[in-house]
This record gives sequence, C-alpha cells and structure tokens, in this order.
Amino acid sequence: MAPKPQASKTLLTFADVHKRFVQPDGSVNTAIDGVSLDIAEREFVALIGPSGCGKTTILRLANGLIVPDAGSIRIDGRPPEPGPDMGFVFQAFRLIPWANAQANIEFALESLDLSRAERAERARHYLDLVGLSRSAKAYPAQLSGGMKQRVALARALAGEPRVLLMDEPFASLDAQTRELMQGELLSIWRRLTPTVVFVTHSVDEALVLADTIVVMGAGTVLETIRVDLPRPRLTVEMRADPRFLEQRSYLWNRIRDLVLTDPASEFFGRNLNE
Ligand SMILES: Nc1ncnc2c1ncn2[C@@H]1O[C@H](COP(=O)(O)OP(=O)(O)OP(=O)(O)O)[C@@H](O)[C@H]1O
Repeated sequence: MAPKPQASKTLLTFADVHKRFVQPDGSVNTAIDGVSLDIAEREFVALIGPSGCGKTTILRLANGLIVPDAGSIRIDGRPPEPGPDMGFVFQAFRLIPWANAQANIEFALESLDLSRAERAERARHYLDLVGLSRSAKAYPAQLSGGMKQRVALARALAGEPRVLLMDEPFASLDAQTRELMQGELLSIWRRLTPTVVFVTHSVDEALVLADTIVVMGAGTVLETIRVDLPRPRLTVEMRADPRFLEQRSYLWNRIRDLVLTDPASEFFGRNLNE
C-alpha cells in the first residue's frame, strides 16, 4: 500500500491516547490503547475495524464528550470541546420527534450567537442543501429513513463545523439510499470542506468516500492506508477498476482476519472456508 503522503495542515491530532472504561462488574476494559493519529484540514478519513475495536470511542474523544486517561488530543492546538465546531452524525438519527425538520435544525443552533431569524434562515439553507426544503414542516415520523438521515446531516452541517464526526451514519439505510447519501455527502464535503472522520463497517463505503482509511483493531491503529483512487468514485467503472478491486480485497481480507483472530469476537477461530 502507498504510504500516506505529506498532507496539508494538521487539524486533529491524537498523541498516544489511552482510554479505559470500568464495566458494571468492576472489570476494566481498555477501549483505546495508545492511538496516535494526524488528520489534516479538509481530509476525509474513514475508521474501519471489527466490532468493539474502539471506533466510536475515537469519535467521542475527538469531540470532547469523553476525555482520555493518558495522551493528548488537539484540534488546532486546543483540547476538543463539544460545540458547533464539531458536527456529530449518529447511526440512529436522534431527531426530536415532536419537532418538525426545520425546528430540529433550529434547536441545534440555539447555542450559537444568532438571532431567531438567522437560525431559521440557516436551517432553511441546510435543508435545501440536503434536498429537503419541501419537507421542512414534516415531523420525523412522516419522513423516510433516508430523509431522516438527511435532516440529521443538515443539523450537523448547520453549525458549520470544521470537523464532521460520523458514526456509521448510513448503516441503517437501504443500498440505493445509502449510495445516494454517499454522493450527497461527497458533494457537501467538496463545497463546505469540513474535515470528516467517518466510522463504517463497509470496505466499499470507506473506499468510495475516504482519502485515508485507518484500520483499527483492539483499541489500536493497525494501519493507515492512503486511497489514491481518482474521484468521482461512485461510478460503475470504479467498481470494476483493478486498483479499486485490489484495495477492496486487501482490506476485506485484513478485516476478516482481524475478526477471526480476535478472542473477543463471536467468530473467533472459525474457518469460514468450510
Ligand atoms: N461507556 C462505556 N462503558 C464501558 N465500556 C465501554 C463504554 N463505551 C465503550 N466501551 C467499550 O469499549 C470498547 C470499544 O467500544 P466502541 O464502541 O468504541 O467500539 P466500536 O469499534 O465503535 O464498536 P462497533 O463497531 O460495534 O460499534 C468496547 O469493548 C466497548 O464495550
């Protein structure tokens, strides 16, 4: 695999970060065990790895929801704090059920120094950006899964964050909607240029979206892979491109081996070729 080239200015840094959790039975679980990462401004990074390897914990550390036990995390040289500079998009949409799409976004902007009219205008703008201006008055229960996820994306973007943290945001969507959302996200990323850290279990998703794929295992970074495939990548031709197929098969095998050799995995020790 090609080494990661010198990127532009580093925005988000993890330096030898450790994070442990005490479980209800008193045992200690090391979720993050010495992670160092440098993420450049405007870079699109995908985190991939077996279940429980620490991907979500990395996102929660990155936006300051939790703090490391050791090591340091810096965004532009300062410790992270939850706030509008950080957009967070979850797999579960987490919309307020009794508020319509417009109001869901406006609520998220309340901590900003904006007038009511400016909040409303901003919410309209971002709903429009994700193609939902006609659904501004719809309540979450009246929206499809893809539409709800777009409201959640608009809500995260409306704070105009420098860093967009996304935790398997498209995992619950059907294949077509997922691909449309991937295209939507890439076009927004090109226009607004946030730094994106995107957790996924899908090798294909990581390859079509990311500049860099970070492979994690058991709370550590195992490998950082530069994706040098040309963009746009959401094309039929790309899926047949030998370079795409080579990286796909490399990553697929890497992650399958991690799952089969992880004693904590349900699939530990299985021979999938039988
Ligand atoms: N609040 C918590 N309390 C106790 N243990 C936790 C907590 N949060 C995470 N963990 C543990 O830390 C480890 C890493 O969890 P994390 O959610 O970061 O993994 P993940 O790679 O995102 O998993 P998945 O792919 O299944 O979402 C797991 O063993 C998990 O049980």
